[in-house]
Amino acid sequence: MFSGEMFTGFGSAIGGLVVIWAMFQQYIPPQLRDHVERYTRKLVSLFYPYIEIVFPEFAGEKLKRSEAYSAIQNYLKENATARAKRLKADAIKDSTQSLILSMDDHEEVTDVFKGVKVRWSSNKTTPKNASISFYPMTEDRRFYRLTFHRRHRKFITESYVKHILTEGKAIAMKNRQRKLYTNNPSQNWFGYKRTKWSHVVFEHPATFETLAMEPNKKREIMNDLKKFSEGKEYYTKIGKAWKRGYLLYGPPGTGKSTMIAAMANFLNYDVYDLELTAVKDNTELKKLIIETSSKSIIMIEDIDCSLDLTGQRKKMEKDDDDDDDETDNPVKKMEKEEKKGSKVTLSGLLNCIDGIWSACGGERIVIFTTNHVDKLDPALIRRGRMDKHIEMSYCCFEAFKVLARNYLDIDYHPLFTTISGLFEETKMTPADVAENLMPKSDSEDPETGLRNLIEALKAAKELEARNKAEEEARAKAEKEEQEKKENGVKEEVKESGKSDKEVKANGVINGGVAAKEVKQNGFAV
Ligand SMILES: Nc1ncnc2c1ncn2[C@@H]1O[C@H](COP(=O)(O)OP(=O)(O)OP(=O)(O)O)[C@@H](O)[C@H]1O
Ligand SMILES: [Mg+2]
Repeated sequence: MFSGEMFTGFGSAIGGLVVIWAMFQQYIPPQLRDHVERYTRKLVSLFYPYIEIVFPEFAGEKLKRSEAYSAIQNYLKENATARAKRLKADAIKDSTQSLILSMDDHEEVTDVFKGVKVRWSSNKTTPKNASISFYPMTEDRRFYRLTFHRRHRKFITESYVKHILTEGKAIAMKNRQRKLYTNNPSQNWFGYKRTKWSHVVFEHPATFETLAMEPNKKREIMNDLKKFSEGKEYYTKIGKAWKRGYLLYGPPGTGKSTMIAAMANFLNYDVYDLELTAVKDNTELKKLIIETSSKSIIMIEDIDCSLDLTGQRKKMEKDDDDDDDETDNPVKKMEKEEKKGSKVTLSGLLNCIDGIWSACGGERIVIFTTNHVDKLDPALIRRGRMDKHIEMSYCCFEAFKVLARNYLDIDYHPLFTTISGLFEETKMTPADVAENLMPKSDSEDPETGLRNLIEALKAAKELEARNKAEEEARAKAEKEEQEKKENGVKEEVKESGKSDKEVKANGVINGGVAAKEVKQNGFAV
């Protein structure tokens, strides 16, 4: 598409005249310069059939880089670098350690789109009286100039420029380094850095391929995500903000966080890890949400622990907790302090999820994770807010096969039959399965990993059986105790002639004292 050749000789001659004009204009009195320039341009345009469009790097608001400029830069980087003669090495990509080459300043290339030839040049001017700037990037003024024949004006302005911008944005999306953001406490929102979110490069290796999960469930989630990411028009049609909520729940180590990473990699989205305990109030929360970019996942992990979001029920628990205030556990103390410092409420969070979305772009996925879905307020997780509830559960045989492939590079082994049977009889999280499978040395063969797992599954099975037996024994003892008490009351009523009520009241007082003693002395059965 691109060729390094210059436009026609006629164009170059006119270009030369423009340069001569630039040299001579200093001899013209300043008050006449504007007039002379206007008339000269008119004269030139009679003979010069080309139109120019300039795309400055910083247009309007100085510190905001023009989106058009970035898109053109990407487009030219991808399409023109191979043909340009003078190149600039921009940066080094972190993961691949390769150079990013682009056209150097004052370089020109031509592009042909649907048979129409245009010329792009990259330019730079440095203001003579540039003041010392706090932001070094604003000193050099860079811009791209697009030159084309005036008979193509309509085609270029309506089709070609649109094509460049769309292509450029798509290239940026494809090449961008995704980021993992975390919110800063509001005292860091001001001053030199003044950012609400800090970020690092997001390079989590989890994918749906490596995620251990029941295959149909996995496919369903992938289809759902795909439908969402391609659903811009659908969401517009039904008049709904382009966002989707997922609730991931399940015991620790079942892959909730891993699933979020896999989702981000699948969709090529950024991830915002929103730490609610660092958010002072609802207003701050809104500000943070507004600053998230589109094509992103906003995750709130362990939502049940984050804040007092569950209203009444949590309040009652908190009263119970008060006894623990004397705890010596510094982590618990700190968590409590943090919770006290944050005033984000359930309604504030709901407002943020529902209200603000339509106003701030789209294509955002919000994900809550929890270990205790039953503790959450139904308002928080109702459908429409959290559109999809995904249970991350204990490892099944199908999920194990994925882990065996990940960790041992095997798709089958005779021991699989034993393992399959054990998975039907006992529960183990994928995290524990993975830990058992992981080779302890380079020389360890897959069978050792599988045998380790079998041992661990057997041990887990025994433990489960023991716990079950203990639980049953405890329940039986409680029942017997209860029956004994009731029989005792009956006998006392019979012997003492007191009323049933009087005897029971006396029993409660004694029972209360006994319970207190048990609490003080520890649980002794
Ligand atoms: N379903 C899974 N597929 C693949 N690996 C998994 C899966 N579940 C857990 N793992 C492994 O176990 C580790 C812990 O999993 P992860 O952090 O995703 O669990 P979690 O459900 O988020 O736990 P928590 O509730 O404690 O946050 C991961 O690093 C991963 O290696
Ligand atoms: Mg987690």
